[in-house]
Amino acid sequence: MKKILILTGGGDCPGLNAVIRGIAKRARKEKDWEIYGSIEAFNGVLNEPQEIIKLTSRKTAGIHIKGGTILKTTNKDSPINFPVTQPDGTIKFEDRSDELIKKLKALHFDAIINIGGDGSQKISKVLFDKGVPIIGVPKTIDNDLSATDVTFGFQTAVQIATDSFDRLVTTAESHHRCMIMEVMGRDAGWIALHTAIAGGAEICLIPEIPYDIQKLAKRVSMRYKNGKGFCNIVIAEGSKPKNGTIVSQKGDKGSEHVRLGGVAYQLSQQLKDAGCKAEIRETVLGHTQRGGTPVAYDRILATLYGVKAFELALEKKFGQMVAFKNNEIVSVSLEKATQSYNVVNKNNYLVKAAKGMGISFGD
Ligand SMILES: Nc1ncnc2c1ncn2[C@@H]1O[C@H](COP(=O)(O)OP(=O)(O)O)[C@@H](O)[C@H]1O
Ligand SMILES: O=P(O)(O)OC[C@H]1O[C@](O)(COP(=O)(O)O)[C@@H](O)[C@@H]1O
Ligand SMILES: [Mg+2]
Repeated sequence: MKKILILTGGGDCPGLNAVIRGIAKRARKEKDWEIYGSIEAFNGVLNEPQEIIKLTSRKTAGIHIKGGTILKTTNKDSPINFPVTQPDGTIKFEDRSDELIKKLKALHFDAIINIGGDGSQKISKVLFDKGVPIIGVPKTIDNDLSATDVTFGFQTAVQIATDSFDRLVTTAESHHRCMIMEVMGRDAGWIALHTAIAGGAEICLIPEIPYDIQKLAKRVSMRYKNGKGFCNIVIAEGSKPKNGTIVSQKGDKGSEHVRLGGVAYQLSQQLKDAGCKAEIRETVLGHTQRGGTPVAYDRILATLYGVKAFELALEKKFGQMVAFKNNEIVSVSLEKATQSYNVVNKNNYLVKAAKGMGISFGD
């Protein structure tokens, strides 16, 4: 029998379980493959005792409709940069890749499928270069991986954000209020941009386009002057004013990122300081965008990725990441997959159309 190991790394998002099921169902068709999952990314292999489970058909049945990941995940324990707490409480980072490779070899896996974002795929690349038969599946709710046109979880996040936006509109209208809704988007404003168009926002603020607060204050006032009497703003968590900084807190121990969240409150204060008279309320959607059942589109995309990832393993095409390009499921090298980010360009067709609809980006 041949053996395949599946793991999920980085932040979770709806669709991870559909990928796992896609891989497992396709592998079972081959009759001579056993399917395993490592619990909490590579920690399941590194930890003593190890936590590696056999993914029987009972374990994967029907999981495509479930959010999160049945294999659990971590966004801080990179085997290449592993955080180790020192006796004085400080954190030191250690490269545990050789230890991981030794342990993987002892387990005799014929293929490993690593489902995760940019950080995960950079780990995949390092392991592949050291001889590990690994294949990547892209995961990011922010849709910021450039080697693929779309990733699963993104449509679900946009749907959740749009549903929330619609609810805020009716209360904004009733109270003559200006609503600020903060969505995820660390470096890429795709969720905000799609939600602003789908919901019909007046203002859309994204990390890629720093905003001018005076222009925004004027735009909000205009909405009241021209009789509309309410205003709806979508802002991505990584947005910042021109000559200003993002709102962040220190990251969790061992995390590579600062924690974002709260930019809606900063914007609210800035609007007031700029003379905006409207009554403002702020809503931070946070992790609701990453939880719960994936929409049909994400289930399908995730399933296609799972099937393709196993087929790459079957063909021994390691060092590749599956991707969706020009309406086809393809694969790209891990090297190419980790080279650049997919951020919103000022001249992107969605930005142009949004501006054409009168949506302000504060630029
Ligand atoms: N397979 C993995 N094993 C252990 N830690 C991982 C793994 N994949 C990702 N991580 C951790 O999560 C971080 C973020 O990974 P990434 O895949 O980019 O997730 P996110 O999309 O949440 O940014 C990595 O830098 C690493 O610390
Ligand atoms: O769950 P955490 O660790 O707070 O991380 C939240 C971050 O993850 C993100 O959702 C990014 O996720 P993706 O890497 O899946 O795109 C950011 O938008 C957000 O800042
Ligand atoms: Mg990342």
